[in-house]
Amino acid sequence: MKPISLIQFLIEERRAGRVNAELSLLIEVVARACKRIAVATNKGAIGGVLGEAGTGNIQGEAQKKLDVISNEILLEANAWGGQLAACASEEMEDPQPIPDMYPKGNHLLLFDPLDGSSNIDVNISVGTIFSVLRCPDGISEPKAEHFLQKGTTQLAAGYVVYGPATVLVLTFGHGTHEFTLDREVGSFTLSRRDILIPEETGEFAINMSNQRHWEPPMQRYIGELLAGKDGPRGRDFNMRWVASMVADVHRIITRGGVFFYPLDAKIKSKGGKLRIMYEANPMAFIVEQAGGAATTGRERILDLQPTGLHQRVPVFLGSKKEIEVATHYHLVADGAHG
Ligand SMILES: O=P(O)(O)OC[C@H]1O[C@](O)(COP(=O)(O)O)[C@@H](O)[C@@H]1O
Ligand SMILES: [Mg+2]
Ligand SMILES: [Mg+2]
Repeated sequence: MKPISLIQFLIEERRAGRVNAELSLLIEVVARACKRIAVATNKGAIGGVLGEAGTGNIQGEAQKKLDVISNEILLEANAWGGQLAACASEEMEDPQPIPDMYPKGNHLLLFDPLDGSSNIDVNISVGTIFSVLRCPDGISEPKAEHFLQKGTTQLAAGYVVYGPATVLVLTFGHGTHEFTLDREVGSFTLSRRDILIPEETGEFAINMSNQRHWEPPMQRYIGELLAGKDGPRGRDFNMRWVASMVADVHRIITRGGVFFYPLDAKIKSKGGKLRIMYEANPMAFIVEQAGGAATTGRERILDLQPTGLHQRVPVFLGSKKEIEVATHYHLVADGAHG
């Protein structure tokens, strides 16, 4: 069968009435920017892109050179296209409006320009995560409050993994689809349509070094997985942890599994580790559209009302049945379930 490019796929989606012209163009612009980020990450140690930028972001995290480069690539690509009213990023305290000299569109774009950036210097997969919202009517200069929409209102979400292959995973709310970058042709090509995450799994991803800080229901759940076939779950479980959320989620999108970044005593005052607007919400949308589940351990992520652009939440996502078990244990511990 003839390969289907991202552009052909977007045309099909437009014909089917699932996206409008502005949104499909926006996705094409984001995908093109991510190709530039892939080129930058590929330069590695001889390209002068590794190491610290010597600056910090709003969240007090040291920025890598590639965090800054990726942020600039996405901002520049999206500034003049006419699809956006404003952008917001992990790397910027406030949203960036589209400059007055450029045409404005009806969309808001949020991104984590480089996810897993602590892995970049050791040549492990990193990625970009993005989410698209509608700009509220009548707002010409969107502020942070205009981005604070529930995950259920997302018009599109996606991520790109810069790994052995560069892969884009995308949803408009009608299934989750994967595109692989054909470097010779220079375009993303449809590699999997309507991805389905198996409901059951024997593989989990979590940073085990935080175990002693977790809440009791998380201790119970992981403890039972570790007990294997002699424990209450009656089977052995395997563990994988890349520490790049994009790569961990991509494994789950490919062969099933579950990913947890739960609350723990060290991060409790912050509300969690991962950020709702540009990490948890887009990943939850992608995973749900692939038949998986995504909760905070207590509530569906997509139903949360965000209160801050850089707000953090606990994240449980992946194969539905396992996410239900882990969430159930938390609700039982809270006394919400019998
Ligand atoms: O190593 P830790 O502290 O457990 O954190 C790992 C998590 O942090 C992240 O790297 C956060 O993303 P950024 O690199 O965009 O800040 C996730 O990708 C990953 O799951
Ligand atoms: Mg991240
Ligand atoms: Mg990041």
